Amino acid sequence: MAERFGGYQNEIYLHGLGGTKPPFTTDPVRLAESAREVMTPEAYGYVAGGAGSGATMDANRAAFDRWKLVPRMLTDATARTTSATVLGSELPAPVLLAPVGVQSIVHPDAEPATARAAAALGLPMILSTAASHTIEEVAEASGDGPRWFQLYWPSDSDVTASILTRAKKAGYTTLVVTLDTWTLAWRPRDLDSAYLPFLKGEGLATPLSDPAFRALLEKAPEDDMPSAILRWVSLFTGTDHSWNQLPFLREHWDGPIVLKGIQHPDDARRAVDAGMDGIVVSNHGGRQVDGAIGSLEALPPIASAVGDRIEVLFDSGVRTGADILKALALGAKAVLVGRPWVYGLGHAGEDGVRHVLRSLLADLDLTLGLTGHRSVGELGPESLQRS
Ligand SMILES: Cc1cc2nc3c(=O)[nH]c(=O)nc-3n(C[C@H](O)[C@H](O)[C@H](O)COP(=O)(O)O)c2cc1C
Ligand SMILES: O=C(O)C(=O)c1ccccc1
Repeated sequence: MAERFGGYQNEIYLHGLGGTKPPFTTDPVRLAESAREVMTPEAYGYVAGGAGSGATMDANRAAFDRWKLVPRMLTDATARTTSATVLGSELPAPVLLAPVGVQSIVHPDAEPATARAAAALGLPMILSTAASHTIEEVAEASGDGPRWFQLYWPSDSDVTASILTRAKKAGYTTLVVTLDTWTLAWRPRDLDSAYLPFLKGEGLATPLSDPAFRALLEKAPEDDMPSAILRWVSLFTGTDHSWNQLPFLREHWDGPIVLKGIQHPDDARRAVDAGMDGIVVSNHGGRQVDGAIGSLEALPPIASAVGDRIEVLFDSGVRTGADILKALALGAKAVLVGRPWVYGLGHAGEDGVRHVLRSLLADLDLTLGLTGHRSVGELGPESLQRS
């Protein structure tokens, strides 16, 4: 690991001695508040909002609050490491950047900036199908950083195969297939501001540059953008797939395949039976089903249902180092983080993403050590108490 993450705290303190503050807050709650001031109201509403009443977003945080860490002493935790092996890749920490589409609504530098920040820390950025830059552009920005691709599974198989071929060719190794967003949920904030990024022409770089998609259009997108947008929306939304279609993805992808959006142990078992390599226990950050369980509540029963047959990743509501420890202790191999670094992108582009991630990793490293653990592999149910 090029960088000792806990050292980021010292770096900030030492700068503080000279009177220099960090570029913006290191506190996740204040980060969400301050992002409101640097983003347009529509973009902030889109990123920060959730489905319906927002109850699932609240449940995500409440689920973390119900578990507490139990620190252990005199464990010689000075020499410790946050490193982890996730689906065959050795990572400096069990943290990935969740797939987040349409980053151009947050900052003009968008996905390439995020890709550079992630690569500098050695963390995988999971590139969204709904990105504002093409697969090839973001791949180039990733340099030698790990490359994972997220698929929104279109209803047309030629388009799906073409996108997967492009992602493979661009060096993406791991495929994350999002299952919970086959249509967008009831999102009152966006409805009230008549804001859907796709309909504004955002997040279409991959389909608009895709030969199989272009072949479906009567006129080139350059000549009739509204029809191209509607055609993509009709391929992308409103079509749920079924378990028996998963072999199609296996035929078109060589590396590990991970299903994102699993909340029920029976679905986790089906993913194992279907020969998948991993799942992400996720409720999409509370953006899809209102009134759902907190995602962390879903983790223990799923972890015991699948055992070590496939890798279990987790997201929705992860904000602090302690949250990461809790998810790992309850059976996750790694976590995905969404909104926090998106707010960092809004604040300061690439530097902002890096500041948020370094803060989170420093917090993780320090909390790991202060609870008496020398590596993330030592975390288990005995590290926690439910209250
Ligand atoms: C603005 C925004 C856009 C998102 N876009 C995608 C996407 O394109 N694909 C996807 O699988 N998930 C998408 N997600 C969901 C995230 O991958 C992730 O599941 C969620 O943000 C995790 O919750 P958190 O924000 O509480 O960390 C998006 C989330 C946000 C906030
Ligand atoms: O908003 C989302 O949660 C999301 O997943 C998405 C869907 C389409 C385009 C951009 C983001």
